[in-house]
Amino acid sequence: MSEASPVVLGIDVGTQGAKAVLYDLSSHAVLAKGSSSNSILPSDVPGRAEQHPATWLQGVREAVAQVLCGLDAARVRGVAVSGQQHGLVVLDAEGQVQRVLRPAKLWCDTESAAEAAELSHTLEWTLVPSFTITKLLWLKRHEPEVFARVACVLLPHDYVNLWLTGRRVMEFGDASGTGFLDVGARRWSEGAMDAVDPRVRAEGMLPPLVGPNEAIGTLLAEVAAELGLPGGILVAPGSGDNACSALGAGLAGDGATVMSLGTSGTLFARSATPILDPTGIICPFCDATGAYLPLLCTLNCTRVLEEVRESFGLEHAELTCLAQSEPPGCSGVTWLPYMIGERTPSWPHATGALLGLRPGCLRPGLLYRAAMEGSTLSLLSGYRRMLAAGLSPCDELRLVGGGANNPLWRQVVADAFQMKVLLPAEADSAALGAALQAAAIVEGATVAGYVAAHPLPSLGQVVTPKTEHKQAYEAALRLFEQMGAHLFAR
Ligand SMILES: Nc1ncnc2c1ncn2[C@@H]1O[C@H](COP(=O)(O)OP(=O)(O)O)[C@@H](O)[C@H]1O
Ligand SMILES: O=P(O)(O)OC[C@H](O)CO
Repeated sequence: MSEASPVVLGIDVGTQGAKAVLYDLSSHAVLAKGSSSNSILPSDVPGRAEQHPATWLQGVREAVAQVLCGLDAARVRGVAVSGQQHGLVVLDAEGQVQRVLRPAKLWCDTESAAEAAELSHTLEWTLVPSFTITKLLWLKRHEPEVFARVACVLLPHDYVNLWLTGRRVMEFGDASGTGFLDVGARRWSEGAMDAVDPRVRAEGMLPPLVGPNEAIGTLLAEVAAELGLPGGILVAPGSGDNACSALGAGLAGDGATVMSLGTSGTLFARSATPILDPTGIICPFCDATGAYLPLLCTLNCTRVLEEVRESFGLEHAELTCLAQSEPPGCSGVTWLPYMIGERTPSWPHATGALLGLRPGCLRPGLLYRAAMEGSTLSLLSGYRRMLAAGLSPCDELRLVGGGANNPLWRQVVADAFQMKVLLPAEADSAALGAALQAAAIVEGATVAGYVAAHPLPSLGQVVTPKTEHKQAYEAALRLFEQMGAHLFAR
């Protein structure tokens, strides 16, 4: 790598914080990483999960300042942003970044459960409250005075793009998580817009759609100065974090399946054709290369373990050490992890539940392991539903997201799924995926062409499943599914 080699910046605006990576266009390596943390606004309202968009911009400033530390910023040629999907950002007719009409309702906000049920009936496919369309209808019903002022609807990463470039656009990967996109035709669905309100279509509330291979604009001088970046560099369209993660985990180049253990739990594979599942278990997403990304998402993943960490005041490493000595299946202790309701299965009103408690079992290690197993079984149950809905089975998983840092969790996933678990060299796959998209655009290539020409470094560690644990996890899954259905299926 030469000292002066050009680099691009990939930024991921997640629920629990922003991450930035610098990717070297000559060596094709990640040169530096930065991060910042964020949290959901405290609220007593059941189901509410909101963040103020200004906190995303602050998170980007902090993560970028870290990643640029010691670097000649003149080397940065382009930037792309990945973001948590689905969140509803509403702007008025002036459309300025500073004039957000209310805090953003996030992907994990389930207040729009009634609107989701109503829209599912009208549009004849199962929409969960995560989808942006349900949140806009909720806004119309519950805050009509705010809805009356809405002129533009954006997703979290579109909002950051607006700040960077002054342009309001949406790209297909993230747009496919709104519920407003006709995924097969790749255009806004008139039926979906009209199901919320005639104004959505008549007033053009949804921004123009863009593909993955063209820059959406250039970095505005005043924002460049704030971030310490050169003004005028290219800004790529970015995408939803799952679509970017697919790029950063090397999915565009092969037929792998990725599981992400982040605030959300997700499982996805790339597909050349759209998979439209009326049951709603498989989300009909577009990817960030012009193809498709059938995806399963659970609302409760790493935050369930965080509950244990915060309750006992211990670190992940300490809890992991204690949990190692607890048996697979946790001696019958089952944690239904639905702390904030759930989207797969669609149980927005479910709660967390701990079952099978015996005297003396409220040990931090056992509870931590039960949280880890519960979040994993929730994904395994969803994976089996995906297979039943027509997805091809896979025989290994590529594991990314914050939870992939945990060696015990990797083994639990391998054992519960009875599959080999592979760790990509870069766990912050969404930020890396954004950087790869920016690299393609700076080099004048298509995203698919660029990632095919520059494969990611070979995978890191491989975790093999222990066949002796298969029965314990199958029994735990049966109990998990029976208890969940008994308590929450309506
Ligand atoms: N060693 C670990 N064991 C378990 N969970 C971890 C570990 N390291 C990080 N995490 C979890 O990963 C979360 C961050 O995951 P990430 O994929 O970055 O989330 P997001 O993009 O949703 O913000 C942290 O908040 C933490 O809960
Ligand atoms: O905060 P994350 O990274 O779990 O993102 C949320 C996802 O976009 C939900 O699909």
